Amino acid sequence: MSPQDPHRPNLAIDCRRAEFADPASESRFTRQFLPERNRQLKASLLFAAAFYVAFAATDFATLGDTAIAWMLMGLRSVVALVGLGCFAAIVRHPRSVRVSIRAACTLLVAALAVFMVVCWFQPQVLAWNAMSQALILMAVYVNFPNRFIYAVAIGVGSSIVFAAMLAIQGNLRADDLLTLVLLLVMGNALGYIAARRFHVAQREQFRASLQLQQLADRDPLTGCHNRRFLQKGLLNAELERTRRYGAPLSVVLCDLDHFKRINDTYGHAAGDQVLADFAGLLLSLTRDTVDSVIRYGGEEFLLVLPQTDLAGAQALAERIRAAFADAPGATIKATASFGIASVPAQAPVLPASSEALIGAADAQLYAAKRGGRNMVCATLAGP
Ligand SMILES: Nc1nc2c(ncn2[C@@H]2O[C@H](COP(=O)(O)OP(=O)(O)OP(=O)(O)O)[C@@H](O)[C@H]2O)c(=O)[nH]1
Repeated sequence: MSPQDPHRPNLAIDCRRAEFADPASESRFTRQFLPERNRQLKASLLFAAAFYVAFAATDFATLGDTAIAWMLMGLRSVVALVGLGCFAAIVRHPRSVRVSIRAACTLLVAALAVFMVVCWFQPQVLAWNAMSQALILMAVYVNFPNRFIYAVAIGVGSSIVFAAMLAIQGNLRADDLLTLVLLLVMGNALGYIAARRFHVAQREQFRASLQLQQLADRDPLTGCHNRRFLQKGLLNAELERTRRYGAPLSVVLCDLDHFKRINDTYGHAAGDQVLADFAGLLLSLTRDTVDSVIRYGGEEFLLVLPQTDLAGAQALAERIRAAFADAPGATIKATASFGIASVPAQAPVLPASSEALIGAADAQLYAAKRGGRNMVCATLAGP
């Protein structure tokens, strides 16, 4: 049985909401797609602002040069200003998912509210307005990047208001009203299906890319990160953070004792199981999303522990050592040795490189092996 990896995100999709069921995964997804989403949204906002004002021409064509036509022109200009305001908010807060979603909802609600007023004053061009409402539904569901559930609420809500307005005005025969209502239902249904398919497909693609990355960065036997992951600069980045913010940093090299003997005595498959059990312990006793557990060699693992000083790393290594050596119910008794190198908080001089830091931990691991194994040795890492 391979160990449960607490670092693996839950990527189940809730198809009703067309979002990841896990809020952390959803937030990771939305943050990753935010730049692209904002690019689309800004284009849609400008498009909506321009078209809203341009369509004032139809008001004047229908109503003539009247006060109502000018009032509608004023309202259309308000929508255009709201669109430009939302555009400016996105430019000012390019990293805020909340601003992006609020911008989409604000423009859509403002535009649809004004559209209802426009329709109210022009019952004579009702068929055209019904067609416009259907087109606006496409914008709501498809063109404006938004949360799926908000798009559905705005699409359905505006259609109900539109149908109620037609019923109140009473200019339509019952059969025409029914046809229009059915058209609106169809517009919403098609928009709903298209938007849901799009939202789910986007997340499936995201999930597939994460899983590929997972396969590339993880060791299949233990579920830990592999050396390729370390080589992407993880430790250098942590050292840089330590240099900049003065936070402590520790690395722990762990190596199973006499592992060759276990393989020789119980067979390779049993050896694999011991490795997987040890990795499971490392993953479960380290901090999710903060620490990294890397399979560094065959039976050797590296823990990278940001914000952890020497005493903290020693306490953790001792906890892992004792838990592994005294594992209740383990069919094969095994132990491990640990070598720690720590950079203290506000260290005046840092190790020259990540290799130097790992080298210092390796020297401690060697000391633990020489000292009799099943023990923890530690040092402060110098330059
Ligand atoms: N079952 C199994 N064995 C592995 C794996 N990777 C490496 N090994 C074995 O791990 C053993 C490591 O042996 P050594 O380097 O001599 O170290 P050791 O026996 O643990 O001795 P000390 O480290 O000195 O305590 C070798 O026999 C490798 O074949 C693996 O994925 N699965």
